[in-house]
Amino acid sequence: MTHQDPTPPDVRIDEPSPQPRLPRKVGTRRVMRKNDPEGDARKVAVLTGALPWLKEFHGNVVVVKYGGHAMVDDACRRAFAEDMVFLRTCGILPVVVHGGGPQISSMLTRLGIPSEFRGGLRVTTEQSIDVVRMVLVGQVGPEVVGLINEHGGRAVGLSGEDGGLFTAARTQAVVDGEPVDIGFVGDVVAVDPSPVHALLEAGHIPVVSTVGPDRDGQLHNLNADTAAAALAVALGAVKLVVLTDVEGLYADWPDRDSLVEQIDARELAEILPGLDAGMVPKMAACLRAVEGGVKRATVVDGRLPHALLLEMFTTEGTGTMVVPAPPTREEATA
Ligand SMILES: Nc1ncnc2c1ncn2[C@@H]1O[C@H](COP(=O)(O)OP(=O)(O)O)[C@@H](O)[C@H]1O
Ligand SMILES: CC(=O)N[C@@H](CCC(=O)OP(=O)(O)O)C(=O)O
Repeated sequence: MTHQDPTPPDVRIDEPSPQPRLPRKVGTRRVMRKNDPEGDARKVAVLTGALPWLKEFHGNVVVVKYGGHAMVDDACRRAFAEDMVFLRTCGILPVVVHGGGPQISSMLTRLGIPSEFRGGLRVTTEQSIDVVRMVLVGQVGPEVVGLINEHGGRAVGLSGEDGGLFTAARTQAVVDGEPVDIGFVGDVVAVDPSPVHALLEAGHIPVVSTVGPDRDGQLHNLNADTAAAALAVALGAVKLVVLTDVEGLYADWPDRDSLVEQIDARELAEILPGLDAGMVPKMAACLRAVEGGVKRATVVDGRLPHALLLEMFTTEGTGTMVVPAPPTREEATA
């Protein structure tokens, strides 16, 4: 006796009904799958091309300086937040140091407090230091934290005053080769990275605002590039990425054809005194980072969405990369 499945009475198996060509259905989503081998190959190349960089950075700290001028529009802000969450999800440890120069300037203007820059640093008075702290710690920092968290990160803000993170010492600007007093502006002379380590270990993305006390407790305004470099060195970061509003360093500013793709620390030290004031703190910070043991410091155009990912995960990169100087002949033979 053979087993036969009963045929339901309402189905005519000799006349199959024509099947309309419907898009494939995945769950409730309809996917139109085009045959695109070239596109697929490109996507695979991007993913496999990123692998060596993912391996190099995995488990390591990358300090990202997010300049006030790079916070230009919603698309860039969103891309920045996505990039931070991307890094953390890949097992890389991003630490954000944010700026806010334009935001401080506009608040000082609203309050009718005059403000000027000398040698690329803001002259900071007893009155303006309060505004600097209010804008960086009370406004820009929380905005950056909120932005990252909206995109699925777990950012936590802290300032150079928290947990003894930064100790400042009053510094001077250099104008026409001469030192000039600029008030409550500090260099970072000591870093206690333990609060940042604690946040990283707990799975957070630390977001650092750059004010800090001197040894007597007097608050100082810290240039965010300078503070980012000092923190990168103290954390033993593999990389410092500086997001700004220009493609990178131009050797012959403002000639757009003179973009420097790579420069070593010795070459940078030579050209630094001749740079336009605005770029001096930024390039001095890259130099400080690389001389302090950070393998690479790059200045990247933060107006270009996801410039940071392109810089970190492609061989060509973007912007200007500062690398350690090769040993001199004397050093090599010593
Ligand atoms: N040699 C140079 N190469 C690139 N940019 C320069 C150079 N000299 C001066 N600049 C100016 O420096 C600016 C970046 O510094 P800054 O305004 O302090 O940025 P941020 O707010 O990101 O820290 C650029 O927008 C550009 O106008
Ligand atoms: C001493 C000094 O100049 N401090 C900076 C701090 C903010 C900063 O560095 O912001 P950006 O990175 O956006 O320029 C300032 O007061 O503007």
